[in-house]
Amino acid sequence: MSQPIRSALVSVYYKDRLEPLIALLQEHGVTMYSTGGTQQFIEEQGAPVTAVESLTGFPAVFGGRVKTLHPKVFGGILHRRHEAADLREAEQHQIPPIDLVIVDLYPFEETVASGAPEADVIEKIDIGGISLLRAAAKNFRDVLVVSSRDQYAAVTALLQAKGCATDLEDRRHYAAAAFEATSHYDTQIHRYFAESIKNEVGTIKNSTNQENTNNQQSTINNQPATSLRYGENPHQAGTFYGDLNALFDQLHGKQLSYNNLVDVDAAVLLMQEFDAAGPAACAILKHTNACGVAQADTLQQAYLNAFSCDPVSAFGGVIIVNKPVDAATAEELNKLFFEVLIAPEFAPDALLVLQSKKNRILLRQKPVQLPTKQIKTLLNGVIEQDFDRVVEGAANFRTVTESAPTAEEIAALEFALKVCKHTKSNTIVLARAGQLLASGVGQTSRVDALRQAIEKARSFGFDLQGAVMASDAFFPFPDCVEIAGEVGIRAVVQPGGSIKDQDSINACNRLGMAMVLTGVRHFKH
Ligand SMILES: NC(=O)c1ncn([C@@H]2O[C@H](COP(=O)(O)O)[C@@H](O)[C@H]2O)c1NC=O
Repeated sequence: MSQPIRSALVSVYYKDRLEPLIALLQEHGVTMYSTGGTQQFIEEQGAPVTAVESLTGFPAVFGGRVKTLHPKVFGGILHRRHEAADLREAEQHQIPPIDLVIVDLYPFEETVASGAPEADVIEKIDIGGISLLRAAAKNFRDVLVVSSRDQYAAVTALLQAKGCATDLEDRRHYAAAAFEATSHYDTQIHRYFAESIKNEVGTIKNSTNQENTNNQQSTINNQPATSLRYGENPHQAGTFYGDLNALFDQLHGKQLSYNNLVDVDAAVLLMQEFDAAGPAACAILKHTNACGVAQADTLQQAYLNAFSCDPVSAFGGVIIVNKPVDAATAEELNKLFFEVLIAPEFAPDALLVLQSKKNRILLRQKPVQLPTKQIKTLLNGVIEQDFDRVVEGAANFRTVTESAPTAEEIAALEFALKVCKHTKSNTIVLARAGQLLASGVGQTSRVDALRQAIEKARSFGFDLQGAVMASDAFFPFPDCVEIAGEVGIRAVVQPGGSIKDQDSINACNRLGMAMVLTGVRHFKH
C-alpha cells in the first residue's frame, strides 16, 4: 500500500549526511518537526521546520532528558490511520500525524569506548530517541522509520523513486532494521551495566541470551555472577556463577580467568585426595591434568618432586598444596612462572616472596565443603552426576596374580590411583610411592596413554624399573601389561571387568608382575 509522507520528525545526534534527505523532504513540502540541535541544523539548510516544543506546547526539560516524550509526538506516530476511533481521538486532541521518523541515537557505545566517567555514559543513554524508533517501527503500517545514518542515502533514493511515498514492504523492512538497532543499543547498555556490577549478585534471568540459557536456569539461577575477561578464548564471552569468596581469599594477583577457574577446580578436587593431616603434598596442573604430583616430609621437597616430574609443563601451571606455604617452599616456587597457587595458608615471609610477581594469583583456600553434584551443559540441557568420591586403598585391592605387591608397591599403587582418578581418560599413570613419574592423558587408546607416559618419564630422566602403573579403566587386551613389563613396571592397579582380564593377569604372571583389581572404574571425560 503506497503511502505518501506528509510530515516527519527528525531528531539526530550526528547531523552529517542528512542534507540530501532534508532537501528532498523540503522539495515535497513535507512538514518537519525537530528537536533543538537538529532544528537549528535544518534551519541552516534553509528548510522550514517546526520546533517539537511548538507541537507539544512543552519545553525540553531536565537538560534534554525529556524533549519528545509527549502524547502529541507519540500519538502522532502511533495512531492507526485505518481506525476511525484513533482518527477521531487524534482530531479531538489535536494530534497531527507523523509519517516519517528519523533518529540517530545518542552515541552510547562510543562514549563507553572513550572511557568516559559513568555520569557521562549515563547521560548518553537515549530514552526519547529509542522510544521514537520503537513507536515508529511498531506502527510500520503507517509510518516509515529511519534508524541509522547509514540508511539516509538509500531512503533518499527510495523516496526520490517513489515520489516521497513508500510501500508497506519498504516500511516493514525499515521497521525490522529499527528493532535491530534498538536491540543492539540495549544490549550494549546491558553489557555496560553487567561489567560495572562485576562481583555483585546477578542471575541468568538478566542475560540477553535467554534462548540458549533457559534450560540452565535451575542450575545457575541465584548464583552470584562474575563477568570474566573472556571465556576459554578471547572471542568467547565468559561469566562465572558461584561464590569464590566463600572458597578462597585472594591474597594477590589479577582476576582469575575462565581457564584459571577450570584448572583451580581440577586442582582442588585432586588435592582432596591428600589428607591435610598427612604428609606434605603438592600438585601442578595444566589444562586440568596433573603434570606433577608428589608427597614428601616437607612441602619444599613435595614441590621439588612434583616439579621434577615435568618441569616443561609446569611453566604457567596451577599449583596446589595441602600445607601452609613456608619461606623455603616460597623461594623454590618463586623460580617458576606459574598462574595460580592455592594453599591453606601462607606464612608472612612466604607471602612477601611470592608477591614479587604482579600477576601471580595467590589463593588461600578455606575449609569448606564443595557441592556434591557435578553439572555440565550438554546439547540443549544439562547433565548432572555425583562427584567421583570413591577412594580406594589397600583394603579394596584384590590381588589376582601369583605374586602380591610389596608394601612399598601398595603405597605407590594407592598414590597412582589418586592421580589417575583426576586425569582425563584414557589415562595411564606411572608412579613410585609419593611421586608421579608420568601420565598419559586423554588418549583415545590405553596403549597410546601408556606409550605417552613411558616416553615422558624417560624424557625427564626417570628410570621406570620398580615403578607401578594405574589405569582408569580395565585392560581389554594384555598389550599394556606386556609393554609395562618390558620397561620394568612391577605392579599394576586397574578396576578389572574385561572379559579378557585373565589375559592381562597371565601376562603379569609371565613377567613376574603383581596386579590388583579395585572393581571401580574412574573414567573422566
Ligand atoms: N529526551 C528525549 O525526549 C529525546 N528525544 C530525542 N532524543 C535524542 O536527541 C538527539 C537529538 O537532539 P538535538 O536535536 O537536540 O541535537 C537524538 O539523538 C535523539 O535520539 C532525546 N534524548 C534522549 O533521550
